[in-house]
Amino acid sequence: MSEHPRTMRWNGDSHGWLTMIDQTLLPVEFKEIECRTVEEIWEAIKMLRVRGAPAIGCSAAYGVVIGLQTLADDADRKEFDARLEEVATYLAGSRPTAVNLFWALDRMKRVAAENQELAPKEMHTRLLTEAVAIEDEDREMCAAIGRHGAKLIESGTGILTHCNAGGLATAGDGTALAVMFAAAAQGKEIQVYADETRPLLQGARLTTWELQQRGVPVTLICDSMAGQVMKEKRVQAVITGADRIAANGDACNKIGTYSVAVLAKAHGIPFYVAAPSSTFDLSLENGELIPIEERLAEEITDGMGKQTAPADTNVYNPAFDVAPAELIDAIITEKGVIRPVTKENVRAMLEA
Ligand SMILES: CSC[C@@H](O)[C@@H](O)C(=O)COP(=O)(O)O
Repeated sequence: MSEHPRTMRWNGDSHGWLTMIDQTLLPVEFKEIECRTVEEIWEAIKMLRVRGAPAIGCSAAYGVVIGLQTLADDADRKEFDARLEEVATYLAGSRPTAVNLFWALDRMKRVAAENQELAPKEMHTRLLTEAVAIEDEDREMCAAIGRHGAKLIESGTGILTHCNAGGLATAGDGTALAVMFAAAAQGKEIQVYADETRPLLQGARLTTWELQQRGVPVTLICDSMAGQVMKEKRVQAVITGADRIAANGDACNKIGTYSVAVLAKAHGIPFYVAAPSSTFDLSLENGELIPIEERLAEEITDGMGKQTAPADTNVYNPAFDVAPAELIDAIITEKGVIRPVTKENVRAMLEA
């Protein structure tokens, strides 16, 4: 099974640039783009060239490094800190739901606050070290999620997934897909059903591409077919990723995940969420408090460049929804498996 290509790659020292796979072009074209300004990083996140909660966080951390390059070498520390705040606030405005974005930006700001004695030049280098650490740790968390999750999967399991929680969404092997890659690597026979994931088709474009690249059997279905596939007993487990998980275990993920969780419950199929600790937001008591991104109407009326609804049609386009904790059988983290999903178990696992 081949390795996943790097979703992002830093080039050079703190005055370097970030290369990333432009995910809007897949699966037709595999192209890497170079981001050399903080505006290019912001645009790449906003337009989903880089997407998926952990990958957004990693890119934003590098975006902070890039945003500080414009500061003259003779800037004083006060100017450096003010610019850091400005850059972090700007990047935080790119997308609202994935908490990994804010987690990574906070971590970069904290490192600066804890190293006040460093001059701007040294601080800039230290921030690059932190961004690299965020990326490296994400890769390790993916591997650990894969190890823990694979224990839940028996050979012969059909697994349904929604959106793309794979290598493209992270710095490593993904979260939900890491479980599948790990199970397959152990020689377990699995069959993945990938929801196409309207409106932007991350499942059709990205999940099928990734699984095919790595030789894991995958069958693409329209989102509306999930119930039928479950009824036909083709699926014995559902595994998705998450963009933000509240303190009580309510998990926010790509729109349509809630429907899949309800369907899984109705068919007695375990519904698993796979996510690193950077995706948890313990400041929010429950999922209702998670900000849900609303995206442009054109994503629905003119998806993939083709008009599919009359002009001026009223559209509602929430990009995420929340699966309540009671519908989730377990959350697979890099620290272990949270089961049952309760506020107490979430806290205990994250503090472990
Ligand atoms: C490991 S990625 C987890 C989630 O970020 C993923 O499932 C998802 O919903 C991504 O949404 P996207 O809008 O493509 O960024």
